[in-house]
Amino acid sequence: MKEFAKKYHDLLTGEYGGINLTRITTFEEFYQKQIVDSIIPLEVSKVFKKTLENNKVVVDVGFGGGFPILPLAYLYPDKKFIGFEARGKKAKVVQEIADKLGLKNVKCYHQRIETVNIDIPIMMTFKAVGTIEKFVPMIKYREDMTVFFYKGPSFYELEELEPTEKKWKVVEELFYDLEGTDGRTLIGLKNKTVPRGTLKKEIKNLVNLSQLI
Ligand SMILES: C[S@@+](CC[C@H](N)C(=O)[O-])C[C@H]1O[C@@H](n2cnc3c(N)ncnc32)[C@H](O)[C@@H]1O
Repeated sequence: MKEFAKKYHDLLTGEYGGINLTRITTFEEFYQKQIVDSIIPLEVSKVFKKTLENNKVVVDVGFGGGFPILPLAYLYPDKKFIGFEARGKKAKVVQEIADKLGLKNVKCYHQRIETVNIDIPIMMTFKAVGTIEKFVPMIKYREDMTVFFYKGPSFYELEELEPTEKKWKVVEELFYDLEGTDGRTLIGLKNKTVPRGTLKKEIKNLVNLSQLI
């Protein structure tokens, strides 16, 4: 992992140094706060690991500078990783970085999550991308899916899970330590039922995930 992280850090500080993709300081801080932060749920959460291993496709929403999509894709070369990012520049550059890191299982799209129809079973991740209450209702699905939110230490002071629990079952709720931080919270949600019928085409630019794999 360190060798992969070193190459990633070199690209972010070298060739892509002019683009403010992510807050980068030293390699050690980058490693701990971006790379380890992205993959630590695999170590601390059996539910997270099992869900990833049971799905063929992982969708990461709002990956910014490539987190957690690229470190997870490096660890699971046989899974497909699809990223959606609202900022076009980030989507383009992170795809280039994935290619340069030799990750053949990554596709990054300039697309907002609210314009994607999840029509195949997947696992989804959000790391540092707004509140659960705001983002969960945006997800359009016609298949089973489990979504994980990487959250900070003050999750319960800032957010509530209750409004989401009507349609989503909480499958993971875990607080854990991460060196150099005040800790992290991981929240996992699984949809309780899958709506029938096709989605109305009234949503502008709506695309089926299966067409983007
Ligand atoms: C704070 S950054 C987090 C980046 C990365 N996940 C990380 O942990 O370093 C949030 C990102 O979410 C993206 N974003 C916000 N709303 C979005 C949406 N509706 N669909 C896709 N991406 C979105 C933003 O453009 C931004 O790059």
